[in-house]
Amino acid sequence: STAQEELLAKEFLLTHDQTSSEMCYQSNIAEWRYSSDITDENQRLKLEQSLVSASFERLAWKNITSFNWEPFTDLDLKRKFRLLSVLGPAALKEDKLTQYRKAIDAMEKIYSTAKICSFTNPGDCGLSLDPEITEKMSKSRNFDELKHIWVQWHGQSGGKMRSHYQNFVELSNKAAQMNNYSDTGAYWLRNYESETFQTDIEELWQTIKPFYQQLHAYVRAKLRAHYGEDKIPKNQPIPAHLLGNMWAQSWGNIEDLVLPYPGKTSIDVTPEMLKQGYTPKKMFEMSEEFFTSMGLLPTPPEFWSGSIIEKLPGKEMVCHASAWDFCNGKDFRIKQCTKVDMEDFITVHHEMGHIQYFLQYKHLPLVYREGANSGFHEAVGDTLALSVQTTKHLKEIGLLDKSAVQDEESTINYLLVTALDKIAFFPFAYIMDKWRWDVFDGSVTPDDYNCHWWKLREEYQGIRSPVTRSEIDFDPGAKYHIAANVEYIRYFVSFVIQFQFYKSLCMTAGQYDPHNSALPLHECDFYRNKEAGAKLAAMLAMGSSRPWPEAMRAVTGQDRMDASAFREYFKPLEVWLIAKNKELGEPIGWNSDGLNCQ
Ligand SMILES: C=C(C[SeH])C(=O)N1CCC[C@H]1C(=O)O
Ligand SMILES: [Zn+2]
Repeated sequence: STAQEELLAKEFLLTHDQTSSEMCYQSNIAEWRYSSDITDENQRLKLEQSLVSASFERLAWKNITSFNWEPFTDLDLKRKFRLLSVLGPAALKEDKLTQYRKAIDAMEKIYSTAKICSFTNPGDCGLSLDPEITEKMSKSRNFDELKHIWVQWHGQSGGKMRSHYQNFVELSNKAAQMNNYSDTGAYWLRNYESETFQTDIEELWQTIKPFYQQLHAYVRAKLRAHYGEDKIPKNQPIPAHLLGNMWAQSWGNIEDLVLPYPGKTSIDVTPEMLKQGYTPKKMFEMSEEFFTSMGLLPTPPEFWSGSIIEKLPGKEMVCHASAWDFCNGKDFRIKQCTKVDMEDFITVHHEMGHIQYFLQYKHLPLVYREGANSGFHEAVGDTLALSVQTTKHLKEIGLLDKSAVQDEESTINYLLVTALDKIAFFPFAYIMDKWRWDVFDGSVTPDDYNCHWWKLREEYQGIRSPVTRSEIDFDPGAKYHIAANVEYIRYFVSFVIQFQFYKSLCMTAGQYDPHNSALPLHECDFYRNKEAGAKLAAMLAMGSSRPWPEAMRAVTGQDRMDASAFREYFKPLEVWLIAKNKELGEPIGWNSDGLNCQ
């Protein structure tokens, strides 16, 4: 009977939980060893372990699916079986799985070890993405130097991945189909448990797009003032190499070129951090203190002994920041090639947000030790970072002078700088997966990979390659998440819901009152507020045990993604931008006629 079978199913899950935790630990150890020390031997061991894990997962999956779980009356048990009944890439036969893993490993290795030659010192060809290339993209204001760095990086990274990516797509789609999904895109979207998810994302984009275009127009006008009319003509997309970031995904690094009221307080406290002798360790300790000040959980000793928070000299390692859960309820780590600057101080909070989620749900069965959806996991740290970056908080921790003025103009400066990261990001995050959904569902074939990428870059971001591109190039591979096969729409979701979480926690902390102009949303700092901490902790402790609208309701009272908190936060800036663009006579939007890809 079903009742009997449900009892057996519960029994089975107890042992399954134990064995899958051990397997997860072994996999993570092998992956950690490789990504913190890229050698052939560590790569071989990582591949070997992934095959062992896959055979374990295949066996577990056979046991799971031997239960007739659909009619289960215990809905929690049924949810667990539904989640566990998707095997993933381990459905591939060993030889195909080996090819699949080798394709991804090759791309991640190319990305993480790529080097380029300096523009000013052509003999120096040892520049890595982290820190040299990133530093140059952020600081150089020389059009040709930026173009050199941009072209070289795209050639040395994505340019070497095309065949691997093509092979990966084929194998990944085959695995998706063996899991009864039409393609990898559909397989990825199961995480959001909603038939209307892609429509919801498009609708969110439609509400944000007008604001993005205002920001784009203003930034273009300011870039024209610096680089000249011939380089930045009106009505055209912005050249992709001038935004302070290799992928033009966040524009905060060109604050100096675009600040509306120069000379007023800037929240880029990097100089002060350096002056005060900040170290990566201190940045992590300060981040942890922010979490514990709200009554959230401290990191265990294993975190400090196991993490790698600076680039290891003399080694090749995956520098892209990441947070790791070793599935034993004790071992949690971050790997980050931390630089002492404001941008990395925010990233530290982003990664510590992942660790906090791991800590809050570590008591749950393994199947539920995930974010309510992947966007939730990306939103935790950013939500707290919105509080940390306020002038109020930066004064509190001594990174901003107490006498720093706060008036209309400094408010516009603050909101503009925040918008350079938070608004500019949306179209980038959208096309990162729009391009892949199109590739996975076959509507884009390999001989269209690169020009489809630039078509989307122009249409959504109003960004254009600084040099003519062709299908010899493979520019999507120049971004980590494409090379390492990490889904990206999670960040679009995060950038919407983090403002919903922030607004709600601010109201809980009494730091924001819509009817009191002395407590505007963007100045809210819930540092040390235990009620806000408790509310957030209650949601985090749910893991993925309930559909994400229920987790959302636990924090905000709403059960859907909603851009209105985001619009409310930036409202003063939106009004200012519209007026400013009129005053500058800067046309809004761009022609995407001269698509420079063929
Ligand atoms: C910091 C991480 C590790 Se989950 C990251 O990949 N992020 C954080 C923001 C967007 C995205 C990126 O760097 O592209
Ligand atoms: Zn993250």
